[in-house]
Parts: sequence; C-alpha cells; structure tokens
Amino acid sequence: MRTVQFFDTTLRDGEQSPGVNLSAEEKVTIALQLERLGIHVIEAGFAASSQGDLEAVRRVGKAVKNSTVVSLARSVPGDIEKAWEALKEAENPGLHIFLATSPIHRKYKLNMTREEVLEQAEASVRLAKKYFPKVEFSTEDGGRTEKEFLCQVAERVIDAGADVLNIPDTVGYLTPQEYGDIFRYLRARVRGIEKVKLSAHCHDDLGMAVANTLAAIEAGVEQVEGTINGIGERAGNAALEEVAMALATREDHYRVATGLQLKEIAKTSRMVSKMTGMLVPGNKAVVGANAFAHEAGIHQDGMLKNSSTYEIMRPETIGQDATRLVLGKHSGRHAFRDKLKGMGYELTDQQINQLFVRFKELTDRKKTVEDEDIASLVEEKWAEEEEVYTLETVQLSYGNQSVPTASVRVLDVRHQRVLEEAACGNGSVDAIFKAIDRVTGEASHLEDFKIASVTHGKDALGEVYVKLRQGDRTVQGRGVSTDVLEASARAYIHAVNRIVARREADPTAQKARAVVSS
Ligand SMILES: CC(=O)SCCNC(=O)CCNC(=O)[C@H](O)C(C)(C)COP(=O)(O)OP(=O)(O)OC[C@H]1O[C@@H](n2cnc3c(N)ncnc32)[C@H](O)[C@@H]1OP(=O)(O)O
Ligand SMILES: CC(C)C(=O)C(=O)O
Repeated sequence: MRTVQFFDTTLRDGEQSPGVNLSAEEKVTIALQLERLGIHVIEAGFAASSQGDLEAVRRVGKAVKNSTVVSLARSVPGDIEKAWEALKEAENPGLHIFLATSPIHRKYKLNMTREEVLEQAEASVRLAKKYFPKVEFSTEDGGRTEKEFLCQVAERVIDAGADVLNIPDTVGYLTPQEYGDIFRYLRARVRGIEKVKLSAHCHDDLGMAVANTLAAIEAGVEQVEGTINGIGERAGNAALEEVAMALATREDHYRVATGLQLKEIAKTSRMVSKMTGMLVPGNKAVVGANAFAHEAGIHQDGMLKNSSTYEIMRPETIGQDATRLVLGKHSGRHAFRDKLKGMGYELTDQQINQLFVRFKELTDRKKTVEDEDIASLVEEKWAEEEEVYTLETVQLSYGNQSVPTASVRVLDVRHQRVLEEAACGNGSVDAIFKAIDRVTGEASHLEDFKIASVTHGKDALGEVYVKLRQGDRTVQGRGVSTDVLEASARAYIHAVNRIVARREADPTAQKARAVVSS
C-alpha cells in the first residue's frame, strides 16, 4: 500500500482565519499535539510576517522533534533569510516558498511576466536550498494557471532543487475531476517530475476542499495539506481529520496508508477549537458534537441492534467518547428502555410504557431531555401506590387585580370517570390545591411546599414537593413538569393518592378522615 504524508498548516493558513491570533505558547502546544497525531510536516507560521511570528516559528522548531517544521516565505531573499533565522536551530527544518503563477495574479497582483515568474521561482528555490535541507515550492493559484505554464514552472523549480511541488487550488475553484487532472497532466509531461513529491493544497470556497484533496490522492499525490477542523482563510482549508478518516474508512477504495495516530483526532480538534476560538459546528463531519449522536427512534433502534446500521466509523477510532443515543422528540421505546437500563433502573414493561408517555409529553415541551429529567420522571413513580386519581388538565385564570381561579380535571381511575371542579384561592397554587380537594373530596392540610429546578435553562423541569396531613398521618407528594403549576398539581395529586392508599391500608385512618372532613 502506498503512503501519503500529511502537511498541517493550522498554525499558518489556519491562523489566517479572520480574528484568530495564536501566541507562541499556543502554537507550541498545538504543534506538540500535531506531532502526537503523527503529522509529518507542521507549518508553524510565516517568519517574515512579524517578529512575534518569527519567535513562534523558532519555538515550534525547537520543541518538535519528530515532524518537519516549516515556515512560509515569499519568493524573496528577505523572507527566506527570516525563515532560516527562525529555523536554523530546529531539529527538522524546512521551507515553504510560494509564488503566484496564474494569469490573474501575474497581471493584477505581481505585475510580472511569465519569464519573470520563472526566474524568480528558480532563484528563490536555489537560494533556499543553500539554507534548508527540505524545500517545498507552491504555485499560488496553480488551479487557475495555464497547464503548460505550470509545467514550465515545475521544471524550473525541480532543476533548482525543490523537494516538494505543491499545486494549490488557492481560491477553491476547481472540481475534483479538474484538480486530479492537473496532477496527471504534470506527471505525464514534466521532465524530472519523479524527483519531487507532489502535494495538494485545497480551499473550501465551494465546499469541495476535502473532495478535491481526495481526488488529488487518487491522481497519485504523495502529500496533502490542510488544517484541523478545516479552519483557514475565507471558507477555510481541507479539514485534515476528514481526509484522514476518509482514507481510513474507505481504505478498500483508496488503498493508502497515512501512519497517523487517529485516536488523537478528537483531542486535537478540541484543542484547536479552544485556542483559536473557532467553534466546531455540531454537524461537522468526524469531529462535530453530533457526528456520533443519534436521536431518531428508528436509528437508535438500529444502533442498539447493530451499530453498523447507522455508523460507518467508530467514535473510539478518533478518541471520541462512545456513541450517544440522544433522547428527544424523535426517540422511540427501544432507546428509552436502554437509557433507563443504563441509568440502573429495573422497571416492568408496564412501568416503562407509562413513563414513555410522560417522556414524550416532556419532549414536546423541552428541547433536550437530560438524564436528570429522566431520573425525575422515574422517581415521580417510585414507591407508587395504586393511582386513584390522575391529573388530566389544569387551567388557571390569573390577574394581579383578580382572585386566581383554577379548574382541574382528573380521572378517577377506579371508576374510569372524569371529574371536574373549580376553586378560587389566595394564589394560583392555592386555587389548584383547593380545586383538587374538591374534586377528590380529600380535605387535607398543606404542611410544606417546595419547588426545585431539575436542570438549567428556561425549559428546565421544575420539581415540586408537598407535604399533606390528614388526621395524624403525613404524606409527601412529588410532581415534575416544565411548568411549576402543573408540577404542583401533580405533586398534590400524588400526595392525595398516598393518603387514600394509606387510609385504606389502615382502618384507624378512616376515622381520622371523618374527623377532618367534619
Ligand atoms: C495564499 C496565501 O495564503 S499566501 C500567504 C498569505 N499570508 C499572509 O499574507 C500573512 C502574512 N503577511 C504579512 O504579514 C504581510 O503581508 C507581509 C509582511 C508578508 C508583507 O507586508 P508588506 O510588505 O506590507 O506587503 P503587502 O502585504 O501589502 O503586499 C504584498 C507584497 O508582496 C508581493 N508578493 C506577494 N506574493 C509574493 C511572493 N510569493 N513572492 C514575492 N512577492 C510577493 C506583492 O506583490 C506585494 O508587493 P508590492 O509591495 O511590491 O506590491
Ligand atoms: C501559500 C499557498 C500554498 C497557499 O496557502 C495557497 O495557495 O492557498
């Protein structure tokens, strides 16, 4: 199997993302992580661009031992000398020189003729080779350069001693077929092409950076360039973690080895995101928070039966936490049952079905259902006596200048009758409790009332505890809902059910009820 080496430019092209500015310490930290990932060439910066970047390149060059560390340089002696000043003490120094070759760049930016471009390219590579053991030459905007002129540039820099020839699609303009064809064209026509490694460097302006990079690999390039998380100038560069995982997952197709430590991908991505402040979108391939998360019930069922149904890679491969089955609006019973089991609850099918109904109600009101929410639903049913009454609806009329009125509808489970009552109160909660007293005929004394939030945010679950006394018996009730008034009604009915259950279990309690009622 042939190998392709990875050239990472997160610290140079990645840093060109608007708003990103890495300190020397941050560059060293990221570079050492790139080294752990097994990146072959690390572009640490552009030494001539500032004294600060020169210092950062110098420090990266000294810190990294196993990867080649390069600086970018324009095709001018001053830039090449600055790069050498930065990297002369590096373990494995290299230089990356570029000069634009396309007609647009020649005419408008450089104001140079073809001949001048050829001469400057050759001269700069010759000078660079006096300092650096490894020199890469890039034909900036190579993707929009006349193919036969690219061949001339290639021959001149190869003659001058370039080790790597990079043909960038600087503005992300080409299609995969067109980009691959450039490398096939060069290989077939350039004298001495076998003396250099061919390299691909793609931008994502049309969202094709990774596809173009893979097309270049199919066309035989030996090196690919890009950044972690695809950050970079404008729409960014090819995301190296995506290229690496495409090669690993579709090894049957590409038949290419990279030697990368794939397990380091997730950590590297997190580090780059944190240090650059460039957040990774949830749906980003390979490293997005949802890349290994499943919410739809049918997918979750498939995943539980066999993960190959919906996952083509394993999260462990990139050092990511295990696959997540996210419980939400689209989830089904299989995933719900699995979650309860995972949380250590042993429940009967009937209990699970009852809880599932409550869970689905919750997902209509709450964006994300967290473990604490599910625990609350289960615990609401803990040590549940027979349900005598269940809450159907609660309605309130409230105004700061009027008396709050509540009407409640409950199901009398034993007689399968729906009962309705209304009552006024000192406040909304008081009105609800009085309406429940009326509808159930269970007059009790409220001893305590507490509200707690289960999770955070506007749609957090509210948990209400009530303590009721009837005669000499005190019971607690608990209710959960995204609405604290509904949670209060649920808690009160829970407590009433317990009162009925305990009274029926204890004949002396019957008497107490009679006393309270009178
Ligand atoms: C495709 C890429 O990503 S290329 C890398 C782009 N990265 C950067 O530009 C980041 C770092 N750059 C910088 O800090 C600054 O641009 C510097 C220090 C390099 C140069 O700054 P300045 O001297 O003020 O020049 P400025 O950036 O305004 O213009 C660039 C000059 O370099 C010339 N130039 C551009 N590319 C090259 C090249 N590869 N080789 C030689 N000269 C070049 C331009 O024609 C222009 O020359 P002019 O001044 O004669 O018109
Ligand atoms: C310097 C070169 C390789 C570059 O970044 C580009 O052309 O995009």
